[in-house]
This record gives sequence, structure tokens and C-alpha cells, in this order.
Amino acid sequence: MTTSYTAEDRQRVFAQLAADKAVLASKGWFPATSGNMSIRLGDEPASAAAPSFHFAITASGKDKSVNTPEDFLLVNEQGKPVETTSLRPSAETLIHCEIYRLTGCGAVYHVHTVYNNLISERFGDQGSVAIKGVELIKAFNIWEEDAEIHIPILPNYADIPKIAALVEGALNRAVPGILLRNHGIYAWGETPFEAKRHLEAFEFLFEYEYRRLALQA
Ligand SMILES: CSCCC(=O)C(=O)COP(=O)(O)O
Ligand SMILES: [Zn+2]
Repeated sequence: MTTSYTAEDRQRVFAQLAADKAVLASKGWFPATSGNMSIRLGDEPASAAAPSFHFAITASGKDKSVNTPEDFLLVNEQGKPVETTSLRPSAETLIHCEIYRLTGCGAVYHVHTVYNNLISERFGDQGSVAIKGVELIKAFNIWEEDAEIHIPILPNYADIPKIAALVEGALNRAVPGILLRNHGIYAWGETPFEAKRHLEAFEFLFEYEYRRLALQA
């Protein structure tokens, strides 16, 4: 594959990942080394028609609340490293691959929080959670009044390829995120800025829904 990005692009993307990782870590969203993040390199959309692409992703098992020179590596559309490195890509890289392939997005961020775990468990049996009439739904570029969104929830198999195989069937094109039951949220966007905005909106909505249900109890 001829790459359409330079060494400077690689450094810029690693720096963006480091900056966003620090912000998400400051919110406590990477407990116990959990979570992973990736940003696609190059300008080509990762569509089915052009399935070759590279992305930078967090190395597996790292403490995401600290910055080191060994936090990120480059992989291809199959999740295989494309540079010589001792680092292992995230154990969940195949889920990132599938999200890029299906959506052509530019960044995928994944975090584990108490609220996303509780909501995914509460609504896991129905396969999605509905949230309606909250202003922050506009963060997903959904502007209709009193909008309702349905966030898909997948089972949390230990076998990551088994989860990745379910992403296509679960994807809701209007909603840039998927919950894994009792695990966490994957959120994506055309840019890292958008992926982070979507992630923050999801987490707000999960806390909102948890507290709304608690008020009713
Ligand atoms: C202790 S977290 C379990 C693995 C996980 O769900 C996760 O998000 C982090 O895995 P990675 O390989 O990306 O560090
Ligand atoms: Zn995870």
C-alpha cells in the first residue's frame, strides 16, 4: 500500500491521541488500564470500496492516564502493525477496524465508566437503550425537537472477533456509538474532535438516564 501520509502526520496524530487521552483520563474514564483510542491516517474514506487504510491506536494494557513514548502504534485495516515495534495493539483493535470499515469515520474512542456499564446492563436484554428529549442529543447533529435516539447494545463476549462480527448488524447510522454490555462505549466521529464530543454526549446521557430512573424508583 502506498501511504498518503507523512512522518509529520504520524506525529500529529500521536500528539492528538495523547492530548485527548489526557483529557479523558482526567475524567476518570480509563480505570485500571481500560479503554482504547484510535485515529485514522490519510485522507481516503475507509469505505467498502477502498478497504485499505491505516490508523494509530493505543498499545494494549497501558495505563492510559500516563503519557509515555510507547503509547501508540500504527496498524492496517486488519489491525496488524505496519511498523516494526515491540508494542501490541489494543486487544479490541478488531472492533475499531470494523467501525472504520463500516462508517468511514476518522476516530474511534472507547471508555469504561460506571454509568455506561449500568445502563448497558439495565437495557442489555432489549438490545438498545432509548433516550428522548434531552438537549445534548444535538451533539449528534440531530436537531429535531424532542428527538429520541436508540443506542445499540452488544453482548460482551471474551472473543473479540465474535463481537466485531456483530457490529454491522447493530450499527444505527444516526447514532455514532455502540455499547458493549457491562463493558463500555465505543464512540466515533469524522474527526477526533467529533469523536470526543460524541463520547462526552453519550456519557452525559447515560448519567442522565441513570438518575432519571433513580428519581422514579
Ligand atoms: C482491564 S480492561 C480489559 C480490556 C478492555 O476492555 C480495554 O478496554 C483495554 O484493553 P487494551 O488492550 O486496549 O488495553
Ligand atoms: Zn474495553
